[in-house]
Amino acid sequence: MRTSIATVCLSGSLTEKLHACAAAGFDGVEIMDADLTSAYESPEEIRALCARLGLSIDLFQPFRDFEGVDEVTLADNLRRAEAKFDIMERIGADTILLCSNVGTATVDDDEVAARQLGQLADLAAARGIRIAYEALAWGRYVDDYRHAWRIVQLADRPNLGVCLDSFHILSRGHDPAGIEQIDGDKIFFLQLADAPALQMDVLSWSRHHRLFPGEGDFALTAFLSHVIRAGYTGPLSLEVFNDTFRQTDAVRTAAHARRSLTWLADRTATENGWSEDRLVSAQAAHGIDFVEVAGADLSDMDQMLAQLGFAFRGRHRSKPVRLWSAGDARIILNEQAKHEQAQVAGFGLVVDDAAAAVERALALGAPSVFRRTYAGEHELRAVAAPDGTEVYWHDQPADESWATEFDGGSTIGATAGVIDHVNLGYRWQDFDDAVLFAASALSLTAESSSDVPSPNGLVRSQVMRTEDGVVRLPMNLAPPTAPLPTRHIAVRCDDAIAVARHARAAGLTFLPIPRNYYDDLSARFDLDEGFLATLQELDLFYDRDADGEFIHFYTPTVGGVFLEIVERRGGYDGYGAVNAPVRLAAQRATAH
Ligand SMILES: O=C(O)c1ccc(O)c(O)c1
Ligand SMILES: [Mg+2]
Repeated sequence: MRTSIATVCLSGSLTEKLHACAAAGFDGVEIMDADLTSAYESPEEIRALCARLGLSIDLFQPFRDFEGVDEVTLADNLRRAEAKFDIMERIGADTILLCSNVGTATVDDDEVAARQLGQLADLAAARGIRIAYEALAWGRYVDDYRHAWRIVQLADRPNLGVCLDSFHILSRGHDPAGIEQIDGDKIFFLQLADAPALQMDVLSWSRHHRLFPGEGDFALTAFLSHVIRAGYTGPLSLEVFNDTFRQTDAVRTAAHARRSLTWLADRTATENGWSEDRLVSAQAAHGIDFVEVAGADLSDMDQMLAQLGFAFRGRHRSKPVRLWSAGDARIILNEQAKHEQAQVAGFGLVVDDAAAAVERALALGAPSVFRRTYAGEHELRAVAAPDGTEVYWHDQPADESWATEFDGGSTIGATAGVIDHVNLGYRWQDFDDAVLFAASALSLTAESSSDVPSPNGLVRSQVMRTEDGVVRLPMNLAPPTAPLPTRHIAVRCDDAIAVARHARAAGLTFLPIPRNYYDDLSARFDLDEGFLATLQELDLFYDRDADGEFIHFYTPTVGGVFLEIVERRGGYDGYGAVNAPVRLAAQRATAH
């Protein structure tokens, strides 16, 4: 697979973009005309830079509003084209993208369009230039790739072909199966973009909301399968117009973009049984092995875990690290931290083959994490997620491997449970990258996202999970002006009320819940009075749906982390999302 990316996907100057594309490992670029126009470097200098960076210039784009015009306009359009061909010769690009006319077309006649495209192609042929004709979803007369292909066939020039862009085809609901009717060598270029399913005008949707493959709702593996079956052998190129990616760090966004292509190619090859572009197979996680909290001084966390009935398992033999557990819920406190504030710094996943999981993550561009191990210690292999969170994989029972390196504690505690979920808050610029990482490197699938009102704005919440729900990572996108995102560890036990009573008796102050919440609860559900009184007395949250019930409560926040104790009754599969606005408001009210 050859990979390419349009410079319009990234922030910065043209040279900054090119450096970022090369650093991310792309083979080539689509250079946006406007990026060149605003650069101080000459086309020759950009050409030399690309050569030095090992980037081919796969496409020069876009040329607009050419065909279906009157003769006077056509003459001027041909003049414009010649001037751009001059630039292409200087920059060393041999293919130009021609978008279907959205503005100046007045003649709705395929014969006319084909004749005019033929004239353009003949001019280009004299310079060794190819023209890739792309139907924009909002083209005046040509807004469907099948229509563009008919015109290209009518014009019948060797250097005139089509450019297929997944956005224009899938946003309009056009059947991509028809791509297989196009000769592979007439597909001159392929642009890939995903997008969320939105009900809005297609131009705004395209210009602001495109996403990298795997991050939206488009069926891109099926789309790409059609293109490859048609015989296309050119680069897979990303063309993603997105308001966030235009602002984020170009080096990081390019790496993020590159990961999306590796993953798309892997899924497409896997679905079709092709051997090329396959990664080592995904490892389904069977559980969360541990969650690690790091910070300079975690004594408040020790106290809170003791109050919740966790067992202190002891100190690590060689590192300033402590282990607490409640049954299979293991929490590591690491005071060898890069930052002062307590934060969820990493987590471990249980898989069948840890080495394969690491290999796959590395192939998806995640850097490996170095963790000092001494003779006789178990080596945990890890990579860093894009935001720096460390992810470990392990294929042996913790209590027979790494957990035996902790001495001086005991396994006996009042509470037994498992890690139900780890809730990860992200800054706006890190969110899409984190979701893609969870899907590709952690092999988790996305539940549909929801918006949770908070006193600081709407929080977008996206749960990434295994099908069976043994691993669940709700990811939250905090509003840009909100305080730094917090993270929390939710421990599931069989009797949340008993844990709450134990913790209360041990002196833990819970997040206080307003009385109004319980008034609303009794209006929503016909609850037993004694049960309602217990919920209120212990500051517990409650939810119920057709499948079961959910009881949960929260500890105060220590630095950037807090704990939640949850009990699932029956088949309840959610997270108490209806309670989240009350919880967020209570946390804001009690924050100092
Ligand atoms: O929005 C546009 O104008 C535009 C330009 C070039 C493209 O390839 C495209 O898909 C859209
Ligand atoms: Mg396009």
